[in-house]
Amino acid sequence: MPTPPTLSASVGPCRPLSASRPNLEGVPLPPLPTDTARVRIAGLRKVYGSGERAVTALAGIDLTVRAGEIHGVVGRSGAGKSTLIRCLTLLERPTAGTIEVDGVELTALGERQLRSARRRIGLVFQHVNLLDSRTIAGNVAYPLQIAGVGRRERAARALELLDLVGLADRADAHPAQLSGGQRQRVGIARALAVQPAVLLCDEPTSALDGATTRQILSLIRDLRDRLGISVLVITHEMSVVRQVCDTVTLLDGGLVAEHGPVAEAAGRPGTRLARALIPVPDLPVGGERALLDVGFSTERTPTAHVLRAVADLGAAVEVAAGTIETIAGRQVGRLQLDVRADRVAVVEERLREIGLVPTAAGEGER
Ligand SMILES: Nc1ncnc2c1ncn2[C@@H]1O[C@H](COP(=O)(O)OP(=O)(O)OP(=O)(O)O)[C@@H](O)[C@H]1O
Repeated sequence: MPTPPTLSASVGPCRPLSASRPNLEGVPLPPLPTDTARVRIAGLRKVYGSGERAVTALAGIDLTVRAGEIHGVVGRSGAGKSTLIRCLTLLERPTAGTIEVDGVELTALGERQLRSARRRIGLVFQHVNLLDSRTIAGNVAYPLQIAGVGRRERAARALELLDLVGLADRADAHPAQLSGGQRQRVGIARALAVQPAVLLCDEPTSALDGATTRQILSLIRDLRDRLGISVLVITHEMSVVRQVCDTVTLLDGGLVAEHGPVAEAAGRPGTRLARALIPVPDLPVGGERALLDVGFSTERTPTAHVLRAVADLGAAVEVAAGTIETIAGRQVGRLQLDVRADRVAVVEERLREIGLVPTAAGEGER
């Protein structure tokens, strides 16, 4: 982990933001090794209502976010993402299972203890709710005020936090004077004010344009690198996962359908995550032709080998569409091959020989 900055934002006596990990009594603990779980969710179930009207939103979820890791949770509407957030912050009591954040089992705490334990989690939302009557610095200082930090100290810390998110020069501005991206930066600074172990970002860029999204994601990565903070990003945007996440979980029907490092998940042939992370256009097929979907990852097969093998297949095969991305320093790609129907078996065999797993395009996702 890179050298931490000397920011002194924390609740209680001043200390470096990243190096200190105060426990619930405020006593600093040594920094966690990077393989330590900061979030550990086990057997999480949430059933809304009861009897005939019961809805199982989460059907038994295990999920771990390690120290300094950025983990994405994706899934279509109704998969259980919002329920997961509400359970993680204990705004919603799980029906079963445990949630541990920074070594504290939140599910074992009563309401009073929970109030202070929730400081382990910094929340960043799609729409940042800022207090219009306060300056930017006043907004960032607000959680510190609630936590009982003195006026002078919280003003100093708010400035440090604004510096960290690149807004030190706007400390005296009011929310109405900021762009959407700047408001999100303030939201992130505010979430960091009480020195959480985990930043929980709920669709953090869904309200932003492409360029601003890239800036915010790059800020999140930068903060992770500088502070060693763990980040859980809930999103429906696969581009967010590609750009910022180290690991990813796909939720489906309240269950974990797939998970793993993003580059690895993107390179697993024929899976839903691979198809979503490396999208290629849906093309019409039929008649004398068939479409084969071929995913590859340079970890197993160099891109040049794939392209050469396809070229060697000759006139029976055309590349109808293709995408190559670099994720975590690894090239991951997908090709849609337009193949003469009577040559499909031969083409599939040749591709398998070089370690690829062709599947029929549009075939049921695994
Ligand atoms: N308060 C509630 N009472 C009853 N059922 C609920 C409640 N909240 C969510 N559900 C149901 O639980 C399931 C999961 O919903 P949830 O909102 O967690 O999904 P989601 O992945 O966040 O969806 P979206 O992306 O549309 O927000 C859905 O079937 C939903 O209808």
